[in-house]
Amino acid sequence: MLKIYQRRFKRISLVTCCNDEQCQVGVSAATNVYKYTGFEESYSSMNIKGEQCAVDIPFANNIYACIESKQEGVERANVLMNIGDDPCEAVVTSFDDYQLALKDEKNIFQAAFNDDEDYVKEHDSQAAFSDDVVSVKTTLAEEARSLMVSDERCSDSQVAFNDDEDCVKEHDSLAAFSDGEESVKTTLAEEKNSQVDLSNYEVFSNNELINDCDKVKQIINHFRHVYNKLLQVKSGKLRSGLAVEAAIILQNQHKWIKRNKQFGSISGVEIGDYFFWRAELNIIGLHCRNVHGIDFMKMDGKNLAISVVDSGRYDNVFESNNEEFPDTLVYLGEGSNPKVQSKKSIEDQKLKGGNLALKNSVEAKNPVRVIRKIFFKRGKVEKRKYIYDGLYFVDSYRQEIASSGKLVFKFFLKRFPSQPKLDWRKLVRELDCMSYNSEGKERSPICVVNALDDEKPLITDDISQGKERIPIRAINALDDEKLPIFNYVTSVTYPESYCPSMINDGCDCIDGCSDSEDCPCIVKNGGSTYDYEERLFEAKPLIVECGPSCKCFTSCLNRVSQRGIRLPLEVFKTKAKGWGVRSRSFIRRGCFICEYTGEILRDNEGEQRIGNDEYLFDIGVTYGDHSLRDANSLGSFEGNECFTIDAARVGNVGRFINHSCSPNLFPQGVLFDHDNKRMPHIMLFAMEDIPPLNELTYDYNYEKGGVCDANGNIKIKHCYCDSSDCLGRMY
Ligand SMILES: C[S@@+](CC[C@H](N)C(=O)[O-])C[C@H]1O[C@@H](n2cnc3c(N)ncnc32)[C@H](O)[C@@H]1O
Repeated sequence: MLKIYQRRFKRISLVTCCNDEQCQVGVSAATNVYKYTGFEESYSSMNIKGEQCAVDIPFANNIYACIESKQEGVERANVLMNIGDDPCEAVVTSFDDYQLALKDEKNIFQAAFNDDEDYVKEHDSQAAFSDDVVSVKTTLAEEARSLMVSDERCSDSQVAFNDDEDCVKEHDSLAAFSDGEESVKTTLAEEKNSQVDLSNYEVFSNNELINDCDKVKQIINHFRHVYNKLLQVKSGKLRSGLAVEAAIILQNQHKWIKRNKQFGSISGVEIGDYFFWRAELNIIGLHCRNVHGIDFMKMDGKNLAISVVDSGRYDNVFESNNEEFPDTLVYLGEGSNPKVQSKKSIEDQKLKGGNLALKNSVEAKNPVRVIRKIFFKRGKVEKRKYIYDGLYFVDSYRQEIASSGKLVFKFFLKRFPSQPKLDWRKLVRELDCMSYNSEGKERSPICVVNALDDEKPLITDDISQGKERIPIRAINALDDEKLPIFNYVTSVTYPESYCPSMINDGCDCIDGCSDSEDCPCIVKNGGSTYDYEERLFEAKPLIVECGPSCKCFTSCLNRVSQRGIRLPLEVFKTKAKGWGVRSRSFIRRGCFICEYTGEILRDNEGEQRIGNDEYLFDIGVTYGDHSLRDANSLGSFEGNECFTIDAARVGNVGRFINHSCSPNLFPQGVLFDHDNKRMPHIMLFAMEDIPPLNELTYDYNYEKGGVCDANGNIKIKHCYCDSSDCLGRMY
């Protein structure tokens, strides 16, 4: 059966009927269908009138694509797919009106590509079209199949259809451009050519060097600028459509922050940051799905939830009645929502897609970002904003009969304790007074620093005074003590008379040094050391990272620890151990935390500082589970001397990390800028997953009874680590 549905639309593209299996969406005048696989995710895109566009149709599965070349004088790309489980008919029409019409047996639903979701009707499907930009989005629905289209120009042929679940990639992001690969290369080339040391920064547009916070702010401001321009020239258009169009324009300009999906907080985004459009969450990687409320990624073969948006479309509830975890979000599963669907098509919710991911997260207890859409009034006009509310974990779930008479899932998410709290009433008041043109990403004074610490918390917002790529703040909620004075350095200083020799045999790799057979540095480590999320696979006697004599880029995978701190670390006053360190974001096992910097001293010099030994780190020959002697194929031993790092006068945040008999970090020796393995850099890594605001500790590894005072008397220092394995004394 072929139906043509003409009302409202200036132009009719291909319209075909589907039975239970398939429907067909035609995008006329599309040429050059590509699949872009340069990123971890795979996207398809096509050209319409010579312009690129992404393809994204949520809830579509079994997606095929084909080109019927020069049919009736028009090059045409047809996208074949299932939409949901229902028989439906999808019609993509009107490049001018941002419309996607969907039809089920009786009703015709019309869905605009809409950021605010109010206009998105049946099936969550959406399409954006304009004369020059077309975006038909292809989402990974629960069992979506990947749209596999040839890298090359396609002609006359049905292009690959991938039925393999493993190859299914996330499609809900707008990112989808065939020349993306080229852009990455350009960036890398620019980075390579740059004379500036890029190790503390990422290269952003036009070679600007900015940290993550500024980068997010800049990208949001740029987005709003583009949006405002569009608003001026296309004032008749739906504002939500313009937001999507603005996002697509930024994408074409390669301005999106390209991140792999990740657990935990997003570098550069803080609790209390607010956003005007869903597309903004998308372009900074906070929530990568544009319509679906649940975003997820695969971990050890299972999809786990990484972020949820409470957009007010479902009957989600925030509760605050649990003492241990005062904030609980009761989040309804996705699908079959009577608020946006006709009663007839309401079914029991299915345990798949986002619902399955949330269920899997109950067991994994992984952090899930929660973004809340809040509604407020400015005059008589109702406004809404998206606020980043912090990290939760999925505590439990159950199935219930909803008022629709159908089964729904209820997921109980609990907020990780001690995160900065939001004062929602104050927030709404503040937002009331803010104009759209205010700077992107506002936070203070909305965000109360910490529920427990809101009396007199903040001592400084950056103890590194801009030397780290991310600010490290210090808070004291216990008393009036200020931080001790020391000189903040991001790398160790060597003894005056001593200059370690440089590693000369660097690698020539240009591919990120991921190939263990080709990269001599990786070979020295006996294989790759870090995974693609920059996490250390395991502790080793010694690790050789690529260094100044290597030809690879500073972004190479074998340079993780030398790139510096990326986590929002925070120095805080502990009850019994002086100052300590924690992270405001969730830390995955194997993540790099920080280097232990300070003055490198010969052991005998260190010994002379007895009495002032609080901040000595004895590099020695043994640390962690390994002995440097295991590493005799690496680097050179120069003499028999041992070295100590003294962080009393100069150091970094590492000097505040306390000891624990049951630690969550471990020190790892790393060589990259010299090859003397008697004084490797001491890099601290996470031994396990660490929830936000848990104190970070490592085992100082003192020999009990082995520390003496200047008179040779054995010293005893009590340990207050509070762990069940505590030995009661540090030495
Ligand atoms: C490298 S500093 C750590 C930062 C230190 N808490 C501060 O306030 O600067 C090491 C000192 O912290 C204290 N400390 C660290 N861990 C401790 C523990 N588990 N129990 C008691 N004191 C501890 C001891 O005074 C130790 O000499």
